[in-house]
Amino acid sequence: MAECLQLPIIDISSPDRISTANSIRQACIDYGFFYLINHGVEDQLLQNVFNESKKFFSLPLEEKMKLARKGYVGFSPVYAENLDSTTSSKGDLKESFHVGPIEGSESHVNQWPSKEILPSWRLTMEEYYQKVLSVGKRLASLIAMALNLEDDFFEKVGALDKPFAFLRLLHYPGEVEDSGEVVYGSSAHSDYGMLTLLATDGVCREKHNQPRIWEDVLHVKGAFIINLGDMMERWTNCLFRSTLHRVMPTGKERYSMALFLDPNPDCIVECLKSCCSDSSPPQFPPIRSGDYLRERISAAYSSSS
Ligand SMILES: O=C(O)CCC(=O)C(=O)O
Ligand SMILES: [Fe+2]
Repeated sequence: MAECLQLPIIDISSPDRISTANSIRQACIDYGFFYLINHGVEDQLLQNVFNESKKFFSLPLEEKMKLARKGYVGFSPVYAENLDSTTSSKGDLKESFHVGPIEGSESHVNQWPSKEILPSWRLTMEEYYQKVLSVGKRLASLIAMALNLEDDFFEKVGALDKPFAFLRLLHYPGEVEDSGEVVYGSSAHSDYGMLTLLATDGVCREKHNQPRIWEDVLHVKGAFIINLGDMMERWTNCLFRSTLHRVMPTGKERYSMALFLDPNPDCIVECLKSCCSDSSPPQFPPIRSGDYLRERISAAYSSSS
């Protein structure tokens, strides 16, 4: 039985932004994960999104496949994505649906279930997307303060101007086929971007240690679980951690949703001056956010059959 991890709890509504930023700094150095409370996204909206998500995933596969993933958005059936092809060749036992930036862009045009089948689906998802994105932007300003930067740093470098934010709805089926192969719900991975607002039930804090030690993360009602992505690790030269995590099949059906807040595709992510020195040079070369994401996403989708 994995041990339960007590993650720090951050209250985003606290008027004392400096002490909140200090707590975030410590959480990002120690864990790369924390709970976020008092974020202002109403319980009712969260419940509505879960309900709509369940309705979509309950549709017949052929109906869902009409919205099969194009570019970065739409439906992916079970085994389509493999987050860690070194541990499993089959792919992850989950289905997902991605909603991208609401205003659209050349790289994607959102796909929506038909109004006849799911009348309130699109409005619910759009409302949730906008609200969680605005929480993510508020959090990004506290993270900038946590790095001793101006609170609008991530705006100034262009990361938050039309950010590449994706809402991912996830459904892990309850029944597990006994094929003799190890199958994960979401195999071990770190997220790719800046930060993620999600619910998850397993996290490994020591990504470079072998054997890995996995610790459970409990669900706290109404709280988002925040984790940092690899681009934040690159910005901070590994001061802030993008922690490896995974979801194990438990034999029980599970739904979750994650908003990945990724920088604008043209944003250049390079080591912050305050995070490197002669004795601690940059560990990663600068990258264009869009190129980095494309590479990571295509690797996760190409290795599965
Ligand atoms: O389903 C979850 O709770 C976590 C999913 C996740 O880590 C991901 O999609 O990146
Ligand atoms: Fe993840």
